Amino acid sequence: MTTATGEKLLLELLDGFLGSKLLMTAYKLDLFTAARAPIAREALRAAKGLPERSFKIVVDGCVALGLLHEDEDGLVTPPALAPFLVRAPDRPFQTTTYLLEYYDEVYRALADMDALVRSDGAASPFKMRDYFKDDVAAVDPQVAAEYSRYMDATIARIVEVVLATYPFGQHRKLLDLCGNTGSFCAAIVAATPGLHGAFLDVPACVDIGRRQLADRPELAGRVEAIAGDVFRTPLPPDCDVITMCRSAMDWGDERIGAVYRRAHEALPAGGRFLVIERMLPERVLPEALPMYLRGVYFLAKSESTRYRSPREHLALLQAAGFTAIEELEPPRAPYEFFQSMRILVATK
Ligand SMILES: C[S@@+](CC[C@H](N)C(=O)[O-])C[C@H]1O[C@@H](n2cnc3c(N)ncnc32)[C@H](O)[C@@H]1O
Repeated sequence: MTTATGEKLLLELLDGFLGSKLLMTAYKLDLFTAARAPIAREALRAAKGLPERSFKIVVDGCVALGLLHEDEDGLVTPPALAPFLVRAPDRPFQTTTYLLEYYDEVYRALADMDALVRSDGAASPFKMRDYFKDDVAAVDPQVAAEYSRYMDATIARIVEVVLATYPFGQHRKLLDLCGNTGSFCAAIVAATPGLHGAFLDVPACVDIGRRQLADRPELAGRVEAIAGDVFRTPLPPDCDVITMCRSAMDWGDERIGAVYRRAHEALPAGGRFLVIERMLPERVLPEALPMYLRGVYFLAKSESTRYRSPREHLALLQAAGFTAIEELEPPRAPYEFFQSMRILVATK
C-alpha cells in the first residue's frame, strides 16, 4: 500500500484518516453530484450554501487527493470516480458507494478503539448488521432488510466464481446455512440442472427471500426456505452438499465448531460441506493488508467475529469429524473488495 518507512510512514498513516474523512464528507455533502459537469468553485459553494473557509478546506483537499479535478472550466468529478460518487436514482448498486456510508458509521464506532481492544469488542456501540441474537425472531426486519440489500447485491458475483471453482452437478440437494434471502441457493440451483436446494436463515431474512422466490416461478418446488437458527433448527436430512458462505467469520471457535458438527451430522457418507469465505494467509503477508485492515472492523462488529486462515478452518472441520478436506483457490476474486476468497471442501 505504501513504500514509506520511518517517520514518513507514520505521517502517511495519520493522514490516511483525514483522506478518508474528506472523501466521506464530500460524499455526504454531495459535492460530487453537483460537480458531475464542470462547475465554478463559487457556483458550487453557493449551490451547497457552505461557508467560504470550510468549503475551501474541503475542496482543496479533494482536488489534492484527486477526488475532484480542477481546471479553467472549474471543478469536476473525474469520470473514473463518477460511477461511485455521483448520486442518481437509477444508479446500479456499487459496493464501494455502499461502503462510503457504512464506513462512516464504522469510523464512529472505532473512535475509542483502545476501549474496544481492551474489552475485546464488548464496548462497541456499533449496531449495523446486528444479527447476533439468541432469539433469531428478535432480528429487526428493517436491519435485516438493510444488510440483505448489500448481501443480495454482491452475491451474484460470488456465485459466478463459486460455480467456476466447484462442480455442483454431482449433487442432488444443496443446503445453504446462513443463506440470507436464498439468493446464493437459488442461483446455484438455477445454474445446475436437476439440483434442489434449501436455505436457512433468521426469519426476517427468510421472509424477504420467500417474497423474492414468489417472483421466480421457474424455481417453484426446487428451493425450500427454512426460517430458523443455524445452532438449533433441525437440518433437512436429504442434502448431500451443505454450503456456508461469508458467515463462518461471524462466530468464535466454539460456536462455529458446533455448526460444523451439525453439518457433519446432517450429511450422508460422502456428502460435502463447503466453507466459502475470505481467509487470511497462514502468516502475515504485506500484500494481504486489505484483509488485516478489514479485520479491524470486527472489533466494532461483535465480540467474536474474525477472519481465519485455511488451517484454522481445517482444524475446526477435523474436530467436527470431517477427514478429507481440500482447499480450492478460485480463479479470481468475485469483486475488488472481496479478495482472498477460498473454498474449503470437506467430505464426510
Ligand atoms: C454475512 S451474512 C452472509 C449471508 C449469505 N451467506 C451471503 O453470503 O450473502 C450472515 C448471515 O447469517 C445470518 N444469521 C445470523 N445469525 C443466524 C442464526 N443464528 N441462524 C441462522 N442465520 C443467522 C444473517 O441473518 C445473515 O444473513
